[in-house]
Amino acid sequence: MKRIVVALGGNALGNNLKEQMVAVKSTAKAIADLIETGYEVILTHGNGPQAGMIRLAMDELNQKDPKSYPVVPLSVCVAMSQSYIGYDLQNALREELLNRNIIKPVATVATQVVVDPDDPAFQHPTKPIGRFMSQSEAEQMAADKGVQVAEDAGRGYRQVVASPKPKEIIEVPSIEKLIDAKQTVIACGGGGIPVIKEGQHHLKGAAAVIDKDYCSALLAADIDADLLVILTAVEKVALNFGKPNQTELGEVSVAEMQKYADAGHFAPGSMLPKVEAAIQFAASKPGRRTLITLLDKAKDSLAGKTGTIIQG
Ligand SMILES: Nc1ncnc2c1ncn2[C@@H]1O[C@H](COP(=O)(O)OP(=O)(O)O)[C@@H](O)[C@H]1O
Ligand SMILES: NC(=O)OP(=O)(O)O
Repeated sequence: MKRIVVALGGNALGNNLKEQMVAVKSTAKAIADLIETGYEVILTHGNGPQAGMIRLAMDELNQKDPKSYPVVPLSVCVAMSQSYIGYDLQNALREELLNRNIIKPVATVATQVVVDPDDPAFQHPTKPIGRFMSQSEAEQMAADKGVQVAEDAGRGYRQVVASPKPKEIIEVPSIEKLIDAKQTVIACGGGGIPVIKEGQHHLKGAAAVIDKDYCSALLAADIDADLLVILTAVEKVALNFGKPNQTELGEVSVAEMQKYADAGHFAPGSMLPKVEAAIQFAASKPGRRTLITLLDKAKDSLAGKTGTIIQG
């Protein structure tokens, strides 16, 4: 049975509670199709909009009544987002599998991911979280709340936070046990809860949001997956994206993809981290491949009909 790590992008979850409840239903159908086809699926997902929403809500409570509502660290907001998204996703997938008479428990693992306290990313926040804003709204937010904001890949302005690279996934042994027990696992949500190692055994939350594609590549290597599947809002990765000479990519070698990345074909903050994660996994061991495609095209892409495949 082929083991695949499937990383779900923003369009699989929506931007708020209402959208999420609708989106997870079609996401569950697409994932159930893969399980029904015979793949061993491990799910990961993003959390940018959700972590930003939780952070904002917690900050507003704290500003109104700091004694009753002390500041909630960003690591805790990420932990909350893992559970909030995992709850909806595992519920929808459980129902979809039962509707197809597939008896397969679904479990969400609160996953901690070690980051380096000296990662330069702590000094240069780049990870967009929360909702999109106009430039003036974003500048107002920055002034009111003392946060940093930035333009997000031509789509508007958002709050930005530090996004250090994932170094180690603490819960890998638990994830492996659940996979061995034939459960469908949702793990590394939002790139994992960022933690820093202190002393012998202590893990301290870090103020960051890890990129879920980098973390998914690390998880896929750790659990020896055959394939990393990055599901996003485009069917294929493109060269000259958005330009009249746009060219979509099918099967590409790691070396070729690196060349395109170096030439600046992939936007930082959107497609570049996916391509870097794709290369990292595909280059980590002979035979490993990464697929980047649309959620709705996952099954067809796995059958070789579409999508962008990166291989060593
Ligand atoms: N070269 C490229 N090829 C395809 N898509 C690109 C490219 N560069 C930027 N993009 C944009 O990246 C988006 C995917 O990134 P994003 O929305 O941040 O991911 P996620 O699905 O994880 O939420 C695509 O919808 C597309 O608009
Ligand atoms: N943590 C993370 O990468 O979230 P998004 O995919 O929503 O940006």
